[in-house]
Amino acid sequence: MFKLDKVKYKNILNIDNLHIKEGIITCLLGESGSGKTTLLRLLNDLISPTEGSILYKNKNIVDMNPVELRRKVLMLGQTPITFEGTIRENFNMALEFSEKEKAEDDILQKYLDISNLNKSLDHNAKEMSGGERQRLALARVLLLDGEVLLLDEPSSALDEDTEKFVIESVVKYAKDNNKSVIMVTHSSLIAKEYGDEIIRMNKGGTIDE
Ligand SMILES: Nc1ncnc2c1ncn2[C@@H]1O[C@H](COP(=O)(O)OP(=O)(O)OP(=O)(O)O)[C@@H](O)[C@H]1O
Repeated sequence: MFKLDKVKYKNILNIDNLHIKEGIITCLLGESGSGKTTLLRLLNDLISPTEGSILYKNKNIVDMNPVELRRKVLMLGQTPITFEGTIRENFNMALEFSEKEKAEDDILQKYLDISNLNKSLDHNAKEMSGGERQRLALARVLLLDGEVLLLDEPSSALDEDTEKFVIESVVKYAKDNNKSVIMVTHSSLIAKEYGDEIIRMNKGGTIDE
């Protein structure tokens, strides 16, 4: 799905060769500053390699329309963004930005359940804890129904039990719906348990193969 060939990004990343496969869960592990977020940003075309090429489904992403790529390859950043309004409005705003139809409440509820967010759709999204906002942002990105989910520490604000539940549920959703997931995690336990493949990043932005 993603093929990286001799990719460098400034002095931050230096990846000779990397193939990230379709339909599986790939976990990115590595110490702080090793370039995990930078790699996700490259895959989402938020930044471009200084050298080398990145192919998505055999197309060089520099030749793709970035908006079109980002409809297929969705990124959930480390800091969740919450819009003004209710949870329902947060969902519908995200759909609107993606030029998609509004969704019925039962569909929205399904995504709240997947991310284990036990709040009414009428709840004010600004009146939520950090962990709740993180789960809303996750549910919102799942609702957009991309092909690939780039998740940057999606459970960093959650306690251990909630983290396990949420990751397990997202993994099940991804497998049932044939989505590819590339997930940064600080937890080697999570990576071992849920990652079909694990990429370990080193200081200096190289990877172990
Ligand atoms: N916009 C930027 N401009 C210059 N350097 C940056 C920028 N963003 C990150 N860096 C540097 O690039 C390196 C990799 O950062 P990155 O955020 O990709 O690491 P990470 O592995 O995701 O870290 P963490 O686990 O702490 O989130 C770090 O040394 C960081 O200081």
